[in-house]
Amino acid sequence: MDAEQQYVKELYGRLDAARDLADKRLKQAISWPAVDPQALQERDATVRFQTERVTALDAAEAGLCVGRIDRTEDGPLYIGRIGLAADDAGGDPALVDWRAPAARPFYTATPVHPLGLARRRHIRTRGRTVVRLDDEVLTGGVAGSSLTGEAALLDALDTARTGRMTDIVRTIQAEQDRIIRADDRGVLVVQGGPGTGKTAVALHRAAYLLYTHRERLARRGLLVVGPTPTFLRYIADVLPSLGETGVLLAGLGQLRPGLDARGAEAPEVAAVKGRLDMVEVLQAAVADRQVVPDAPREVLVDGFALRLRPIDVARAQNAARKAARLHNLARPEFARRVVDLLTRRYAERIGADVRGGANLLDREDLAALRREVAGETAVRVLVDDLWPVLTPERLLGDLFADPDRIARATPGWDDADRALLYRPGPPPTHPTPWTPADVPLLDEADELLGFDDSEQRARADRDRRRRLAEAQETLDVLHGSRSVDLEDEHLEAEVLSAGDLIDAEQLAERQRAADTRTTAERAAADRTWTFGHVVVDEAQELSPMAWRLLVRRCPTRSMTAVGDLAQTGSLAGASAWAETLEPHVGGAWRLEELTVNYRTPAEIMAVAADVLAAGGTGATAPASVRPGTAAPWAEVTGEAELAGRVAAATAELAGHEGTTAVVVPASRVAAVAAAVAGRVAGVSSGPDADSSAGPVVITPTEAKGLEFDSVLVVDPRGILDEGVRGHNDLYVALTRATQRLGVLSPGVLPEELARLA
Ligand SMILES: Nc1ncnc2c1ncn2[C@@H]1O[C@H](COP(=O)(O)OP(=O)(O)OP(=O)(O)O)[C@@H](O)[C@H]1O
Repeated sequence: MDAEQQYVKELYGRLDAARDLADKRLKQAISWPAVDPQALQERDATVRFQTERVTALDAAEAGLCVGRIDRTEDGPLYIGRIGLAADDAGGDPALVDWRAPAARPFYTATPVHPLGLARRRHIRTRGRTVVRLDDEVLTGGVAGSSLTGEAALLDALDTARTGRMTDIVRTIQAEQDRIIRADDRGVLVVQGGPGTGKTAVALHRAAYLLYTHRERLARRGLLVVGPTPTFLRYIADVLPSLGETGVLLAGLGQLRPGLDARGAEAPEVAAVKGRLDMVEVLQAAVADRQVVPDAPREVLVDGFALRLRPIDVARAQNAARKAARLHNLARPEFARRVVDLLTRRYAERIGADVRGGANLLDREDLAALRREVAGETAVRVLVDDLWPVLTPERLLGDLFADPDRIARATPGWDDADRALLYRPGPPPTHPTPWTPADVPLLDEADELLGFDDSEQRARADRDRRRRLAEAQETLDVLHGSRSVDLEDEHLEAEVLSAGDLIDAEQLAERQRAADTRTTAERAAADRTWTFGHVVVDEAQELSPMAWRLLVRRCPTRSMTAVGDLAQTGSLAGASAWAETLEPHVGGAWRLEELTVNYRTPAEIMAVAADVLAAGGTGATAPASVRPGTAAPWAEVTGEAELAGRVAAATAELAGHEGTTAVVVPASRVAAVAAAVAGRVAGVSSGPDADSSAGPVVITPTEAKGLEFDSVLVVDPRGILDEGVRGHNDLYVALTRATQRLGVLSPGVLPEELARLA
């Protein structure tokens, strides 16, 4: 202990020195005079780099050193959160980053395959003090436990939860390490039961990839997608604790820049919206907005009624569709054709020679007429009627609010499915409550509509020309002042002027403000951004349309998707990985599995396994790594006593150290939350529920991916009956517990739970 304490103290000394240096460089960079835009840009880049460095060094403070490996051929190597160099340039580093190849045996060596190690030592620190060492001798050649650092692992698993997920750098297991360091090409699907560490593995893999492919991923960014904002809050500390801050975390409802879609809808509606044939529905809905009228339309221009026949409109539409594929980009061509035609009709009327000769108008007259027609409000209204400019929000809002539009866009659908899409428009003063299932549809609509940016481009062009003119003026002034100051012509010829070094174009370019946003910020604001890697958690919940969106954001298909088919709760979600992925990525995916449950004690897992088996999916529950300390229990009450019993049981559970959740069918959330709040402080429920403040009352869907020291499941029959995949929901609810589980059932206990005392 003393020897390790001494070494760890030295490591912290190095960390402090590295931090002081980074701090100094940061301060220096901030005070650099930004003499020109280029220097400003360089300064910003340095400030950003040094800020990230300081952040990473700060993050390494807690648990800097996680262990040590003693190699049979060489000396020991210490493993930690970051790499720290030794004093002698040629020697081993003082600390090896856990992600470096040299650290790998720390996680994967076994007595049977010692990988050149004699011993592995887990080091646990509190603050800067070493508090515990766990040694494994690896020279015996006899297989013991299949776990890496079993004592340290069990110690970590027994720790009370805080409501926020923590990293597992100290105790990553061999099967998890293999996935964390797997090649990043193609889609890697990680299937594993509850508590097998899928979320932990996905986040550590993100940190590993950022370390290994730093440059590429710093440029393109890494996206982590989770099911709900609550879940994202739960995992939000893990990557920063690993020193990685540049990652974009988003829920499915937040994948469209500027939109936070949290509207609720029936699972059947979300399922229909998630189907791949919505692509055709949206195509049909766009085509439906390119209208050919049944009868001729007339517009009044300066007192003349000008006529547009259906055939004229059809021809103009054809020409527009040939000019551009996307609706909004083709519209200017349509408008131009309509205006041309109306101008011709107009000219025929006013320029016709009464004696029957040629038209009396010349080209200039025609151009003037054209301007008149184009500027006429009635003409604009007509063009907008026949081919409106559409935003995705307008396309979708209009479609869902009108049963006739829905019917026209869904040939071959049955009326029940059509009725699911129908949503009366909100009152004009209310914003549309978009739901997460709408987000992939809005994104798809963007792809079909295109964005006519000709006006923006014209504005940008005008800006550029203005900057150019200003820059030229600046150079002229510099040149002018030189001529005045210098009288000797010979001398003048030898002095370089600003204009010799830089021309107006370059100067204008430099004056453009540099984009100082981080990669994650730029990516979050840009719908067309493509990421270097995408991590999807609870991937079983994603609908086919959501997969389509994500693949668009990651055309290289470098993705990690972790999930559990036995926990699928949404109707649109996956029941087989191949079926889900192949339409989007073909064969470019592979499957890895995790088999050990680190969260839930064996006694609780046995109950959950019965529920899973009764669900009839054929899936098997993962084996628990540890026995529990408290036996799970069930109690049958009457409906009338339920609220009181829930409150009393929650109070009892909340008396233990750690977090508590009450998991209930959606229909009971309000009543149960009120009953519990009458007895215990800090109760919260719904999407913003926060278990660090007190017990949370949540549905199985909201509980997905989370964990709590104590879990009380209320009305298991209700959970089975209310969910679209009721057994999966009850399985999720039961497997949230890390220590204690109770079940309260109003009426007979479902036979799936018969094992409970
Ligand atoms: N190697 C490990 N060392 C320490 N703790 C671990 C390890 N692996 C997993 N855990 C812990 O086990 C718990 C479950 O992990 P995680 O939430 O990642 O599982 P999951 O597979 O995503 O579960 P679910 O499917 O239920 O969402 C977490 O508390 C996690 O920190």
